[in-house]
Amino acid sequence: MAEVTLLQTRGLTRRFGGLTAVDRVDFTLMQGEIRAIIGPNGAGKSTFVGLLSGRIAPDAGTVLFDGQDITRLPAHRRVRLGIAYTFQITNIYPAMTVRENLAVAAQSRLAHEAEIAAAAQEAAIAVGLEDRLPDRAGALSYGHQRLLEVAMGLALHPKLLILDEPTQGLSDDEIDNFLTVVRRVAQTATVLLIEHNMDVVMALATAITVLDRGRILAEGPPEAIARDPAVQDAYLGRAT
Ligand SMILES: Nc1ncnc2c1ncn2[C@@H]1O[C@H](COP(=O)(O)OP(=O)(O)OP(=O)(O)O)[C@@H](O)[C@H]1O
Repeated sequence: MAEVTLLQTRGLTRRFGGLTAVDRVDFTLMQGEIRAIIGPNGAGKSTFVGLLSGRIAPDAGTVLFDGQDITRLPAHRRVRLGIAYTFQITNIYPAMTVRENLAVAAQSRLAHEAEIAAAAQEAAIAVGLEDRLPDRAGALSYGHQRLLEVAMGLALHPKLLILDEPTQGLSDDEIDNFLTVVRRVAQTATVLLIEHNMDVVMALATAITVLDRGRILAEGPPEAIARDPAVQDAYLGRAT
């Protein structure tokens, strides 16, 4: 299959006062990848994906998605183009059922009730929450709420699913299940994930980008990144 570029940034920059959180980043993501972004605390990972999703505006540079310049598009327009960003559990409506939460997400792209219900069901099945569809989202365990968040992203039928620290706070069993879910998701969407758990990164990622002080320090296949002395020094060696 020919390699297709899904997303590309050129010179992407974001400053906060005197601090350059993302510093002239040139980044390319191919369709079908599971790309992990790693780096020490404060490296600029969240700011970088915020720039991709439109949650944060850049000071300089461009973002191309699917061949289109989206640099100035607001977040909701990017969602419609196929960028789903699940970054915090507060996206979930705790008083609503799992089914209703998923329907809210599906409604942004579908109009007919039957289609919305089918999309909600399909997204629940993809993360293994189909038995919980009638339950209140707020009654789910923390791990299940994180899966619901992923399912809400999937209900948007994204081309790109961005996951910001998805395994944070999950138990080992939940992480195992999460790996299965992401592999399944990756059959239909490109996945970009910020992840601190190196076991998860090594198990999932087809390629890794290492950010340090707002710049790309290294990029490549997991084995090469794990062996890279500069990466070990900047990140792995300092990891707790
Ligand atoms: N809204 C903001 N206002 C001021 N400074 C910010 C803001 N957001 C991020 N920063 C700063 O920008 C730098 C990059 O932060 P960012 O959250 O992107 O890093 P990160 O790699 O995601 O870190 P972590 O792994 O700790 O989540 C940090 O020094 C942070 O303090």
